[in-house]
Amino acid sequence: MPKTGDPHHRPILSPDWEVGLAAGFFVQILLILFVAYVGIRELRTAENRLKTISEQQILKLDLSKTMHTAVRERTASIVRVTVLEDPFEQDAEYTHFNQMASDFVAARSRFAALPLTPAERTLLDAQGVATSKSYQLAERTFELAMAGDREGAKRMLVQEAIPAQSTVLDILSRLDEMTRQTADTAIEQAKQEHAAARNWIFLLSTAALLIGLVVAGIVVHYTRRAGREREHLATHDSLTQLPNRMLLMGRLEQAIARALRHKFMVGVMFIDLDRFKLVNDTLGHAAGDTLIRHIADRLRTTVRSEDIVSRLGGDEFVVVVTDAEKISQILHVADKVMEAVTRTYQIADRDLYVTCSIGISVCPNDGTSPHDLLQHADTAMYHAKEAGRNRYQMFDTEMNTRVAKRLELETELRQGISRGEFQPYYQPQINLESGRIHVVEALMRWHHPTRGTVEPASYLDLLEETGIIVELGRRLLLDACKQCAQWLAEGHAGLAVAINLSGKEFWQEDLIDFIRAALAETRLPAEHLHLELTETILMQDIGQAVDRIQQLKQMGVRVAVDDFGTGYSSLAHLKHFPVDTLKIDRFFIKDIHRQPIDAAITQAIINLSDSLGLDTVVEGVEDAEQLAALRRLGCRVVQGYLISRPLPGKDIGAMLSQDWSNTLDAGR
Ligand SMILES: Nc1nc2c(ncn2[C@@H]2O[C@H](COP(=O)(O)O[C@H]3[C@@H](O)[C@H](n4cnc5c(=O)[nH]c(N)nc54)O[C@@H]3COP(=O)(O)O)[C@@H](O)[C@H]2O)c(=O)[nH]1
Repeated sequence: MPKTGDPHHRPILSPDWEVGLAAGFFVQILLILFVAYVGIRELRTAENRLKTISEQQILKLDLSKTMHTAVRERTASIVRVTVLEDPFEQDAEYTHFNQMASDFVAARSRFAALPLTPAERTLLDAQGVATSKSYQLAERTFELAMAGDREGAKRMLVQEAIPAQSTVLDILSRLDEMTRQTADTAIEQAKQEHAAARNWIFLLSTAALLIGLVVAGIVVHYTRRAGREREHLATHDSLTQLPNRMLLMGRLEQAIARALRHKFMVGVMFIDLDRFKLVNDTLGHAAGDTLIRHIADRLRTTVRSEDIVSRLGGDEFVVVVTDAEKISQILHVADKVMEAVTRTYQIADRDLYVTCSIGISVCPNDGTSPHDLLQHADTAMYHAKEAGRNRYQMFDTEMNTRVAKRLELETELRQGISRGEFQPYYQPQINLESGRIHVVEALMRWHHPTRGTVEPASYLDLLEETGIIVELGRRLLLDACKQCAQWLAEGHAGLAVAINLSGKEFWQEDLIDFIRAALAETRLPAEHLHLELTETILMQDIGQAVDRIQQLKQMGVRVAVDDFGTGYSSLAHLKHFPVDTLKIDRFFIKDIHRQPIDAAITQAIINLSDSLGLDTVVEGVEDAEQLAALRRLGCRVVQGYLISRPLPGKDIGAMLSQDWSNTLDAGR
């Protein structure tokens, strides 16, 4: 399985944007507070100003009215005094005149203390001058009248005092007018300031609103984007960005519905890479990930845009051919997919070549639900693998029966292990020179409740594929080691037990630790344990295999190459493997006495083994003729039905002290 870490993942908002958004909110809040503060302050100022202006205007007009009245009253007094004869009445008039003068002065002083424009102040000064002059003339008129010179007083009145009073009144009227104008101007100005304040408030509020809208817009944008990204993550494979199983099922359902409506076909291809694990194990997970991405790209560009390409995980892809009119069209796409996937890849500076196995199911022939079609395509893919990989296979209903049988067998195997139905049997190897059994090979047997004793050929592959072999193999290894230790304790010195290890078992990370612990637990000295490995296992990763074998050998365990001659190892590799024994496959022994070529090959292997300093064991010896032929070739150790079939430990015990020389010689 490739690592499916997400190198494409990026945060929805960059830190810069987050800071920007926070600043946006902050500025907006500041603006709102500022607008509220400035608005309230400006409006209050404008109101106060208006109030002050109107109060001052009222006061000014009031004072002006007082001054008007005083001037008129004084004018009336000087008019009246010119006709009064009674000195008391004249005194009273004079007193009234002076009273009015005091009123006038008091009003004028208050007026002068008010804030005045330069023009008002100039006019007020002019009025002061005119008043003082009119006052003197009025005084003079009073003096003449009170001295009894009424004619002189009347002349003074008419010619000078009244005109002087009129001048004062005229100036006062102009001052009134000016006061009104000044007040109007001030009010106008205050109104303009009020309007300006309003405009500012409007402007800042609009700015705050706009910033608010922008910030809200950004938040909405990113919230939507986050939603879309979450949805994408939930429905797509993070390594390839292809639709994942969930999205595939939805789209496949739509494709099926369309096909059923328009009488089309849908082809579902389940694609699994062959030996992808090797790529990961040898080139590393990064290279495995790169390969998966390349394959995804090739699949995408190989099919039409309306077809569906999905990755289910690991090295499994699904291609759905939609709206197909005939099966040949689907098969044509399958050819194209095979061609695309198997083209050479350039990864980690290497040319990489991978093949794939494809299972194909077709709607409506093989089902009309996404689940059925996918499952059937998976089943067909499994059969493509079984048929030798690097091919495609159409689904047929027979396959389901086979799959069901496999499932049933798998369940039975698991039950069998938990019920203790598995047991090691032992088959002896005889040393022809000593006539003694020096090794017994442990072979598993399943005591099935209804089928009797079952040999491993019928279920070994399933044990290996499902990984059940690891647990079962370890139990049997412990049993076999215990049994051998017991035989050693009973006096069968030098006896060893040979145990087969499958690929799954050999490549377990903790193999060395387990073997060490098993030997310690069963108290079997390491040199009494032989492990048999096939050439195929060793060739899977020569470097690692050598490393592992060396560790086993350092412990004292001996290692044999099983089924030698049938695997695909080259003899050149043999020198690298630090093994102790070559076990010649029974394929060469079957006709050894009839086929000179088999004898020649066996002879060559024995010679090679001798020259490398290795032991040789020949398996599958069934009759005396074979044994005789082997003796002639210089073979020293044999195993086969001629000596004994695999038997339970209790039956083997009796055979261990036997000298087999005579028995075997009898058949010479
Ligand atoms: N990983 C494990 N593999 C195991 C274990 N037990 C067995 N096996 C492997 O299963 C294969 C089939 O084994 P089996 O059916 O037990 O057959 C063995 C012998 O019965 C058979 N044999 C022995 N002598 C003869 C003979 O004269 N003629 C003949 N036709 N068959 C014979 O050969 C099998 C032993 O082969 P090998 O291992 O190559 O020595 C087989 O591949 C086993 O390895 C297990 O516990 N773990």
